[in-house]
Amino acid sequence: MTSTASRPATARMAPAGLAGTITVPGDKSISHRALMLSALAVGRSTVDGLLEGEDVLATAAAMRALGAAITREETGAGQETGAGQETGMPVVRWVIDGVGVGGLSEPADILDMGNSGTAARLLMGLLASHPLVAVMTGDASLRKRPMARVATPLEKMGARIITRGGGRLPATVVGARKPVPIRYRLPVPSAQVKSAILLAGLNTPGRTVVVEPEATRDHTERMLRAMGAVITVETEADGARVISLEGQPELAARDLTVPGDPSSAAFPVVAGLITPGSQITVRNVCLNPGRDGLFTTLRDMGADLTVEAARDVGGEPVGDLVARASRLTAVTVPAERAPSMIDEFPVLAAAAATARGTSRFEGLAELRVKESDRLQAVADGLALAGVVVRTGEDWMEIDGCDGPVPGGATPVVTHLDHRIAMAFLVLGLAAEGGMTVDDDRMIATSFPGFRGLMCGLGARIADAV
Ligand SMILES: O=C(O)C1=C[C@@H](OP(=O)(O)O)[C@@H](O)[C@H](O)C1
Ligand SMILES: C=C(OP(=O)(O)O)C(=O)O
Repeated sequence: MTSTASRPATARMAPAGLAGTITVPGDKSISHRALMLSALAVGRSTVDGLLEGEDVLATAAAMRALGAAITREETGAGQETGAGQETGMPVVRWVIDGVGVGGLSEPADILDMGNSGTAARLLMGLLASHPLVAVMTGDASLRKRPMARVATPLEKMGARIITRGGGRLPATVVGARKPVPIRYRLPVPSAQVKSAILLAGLNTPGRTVVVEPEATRDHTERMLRAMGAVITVETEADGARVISLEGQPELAARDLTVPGDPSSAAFPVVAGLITPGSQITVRNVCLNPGRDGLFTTLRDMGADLTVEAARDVGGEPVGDLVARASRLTAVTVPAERAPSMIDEFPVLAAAAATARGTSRFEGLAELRVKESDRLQAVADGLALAGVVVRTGEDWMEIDGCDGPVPGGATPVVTHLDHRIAMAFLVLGLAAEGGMTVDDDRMIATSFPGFRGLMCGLGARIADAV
């Protein structure tokens, strides 16, 4: 799965600016859910545009180990599709024969979820309401991440989950023979925790209810509804969302197209904004309101960033993003916006480092428990780049350079974190001395083809040796 030996990479100022039209790979959140829910449907589903990153491939392998038949088909050079596949490229289609809700079987071996928090936590939800025993592990990064946030509610539903100390993986899940529905108020804003409970609720009789005080991405709810589950969302007086799922639905197989990942599009978009003379278009990007906080923030900073051809793809809002190099000004991101851009703070930090004035980001506590402690990793990387940065437990302030940052050859430590690697390579496009990262191989977890795509736009990214 993820590399152990590192491969340093360096990015340097793009002399003539970036230009071109690209598509980014399919959305990671939707891809995990497409595989998991299709595996529980009755009949054959097809998925076009699935992200073929290591994280999603870990989910595919796990669902196969649990009894679903999942195959990948290439149907020759095809026309451009809504999935962002270009004319002349092989059209890839994933085909899933579901086992029906409640039909998962006990895996014969340990489930390795690689680098993926989403895969591990959502799968724990699925396992929790099946009468089976399964052992789950992950790479060195995933084994540091907290699992009690899902284990606690899943145990209330009747599962037994034995984790390593501190609620870490590896973990053994003893699924409930007679799962019971719960009403659970999320103590942290997390779409993974919400989804784990809803997925456990699928094979649970009665009504499972999740209350989320702060809205998080709603791909699970959208997909379940589209497959025929009865799921309702009400808003309480204080703004909390109450999501109710009727258990034991029959999920209908369907043909799904996954739109491009906004969290991946974020990198070329910021690159285009901070590299003088650039204009780039990223086609077919998912613009779910639970995911678009970065784009709102960049516009607040004065970015020339527009949406063209707004449309619906597979039940998700989608559009083409056009980014033109812009002189950015500092911004304050309020805590309530954080869930809608939770994976985008590293690349926003790169943009803020080149902006005029001091930016402040609030509500960042969750950044400390991602693939790395992203708050610390970003602060350390910016300091190496010669940027003044201050941090607290859940906030960060960045003194922008009003143009290129100094940069330098000392590698930024990425801690097996794809978003840290990509964010600092992007910053290298607006760094006098370029930027170097200690490893870029884990980028394949979420954004296979990142380097080729960026170089196709005119970026200079190379091995640093
Ligand atoms: O549900 C999902 O697909 C995700 C939810 C977020 O995690 P949290 O639920 O931990 O906030 C996000 O950081 C992750 O990349 C994907
Ligand atoms: C946090 C992320 O993913 P996950 O939690 O699935 O590892 C991410 O992709 O930035």
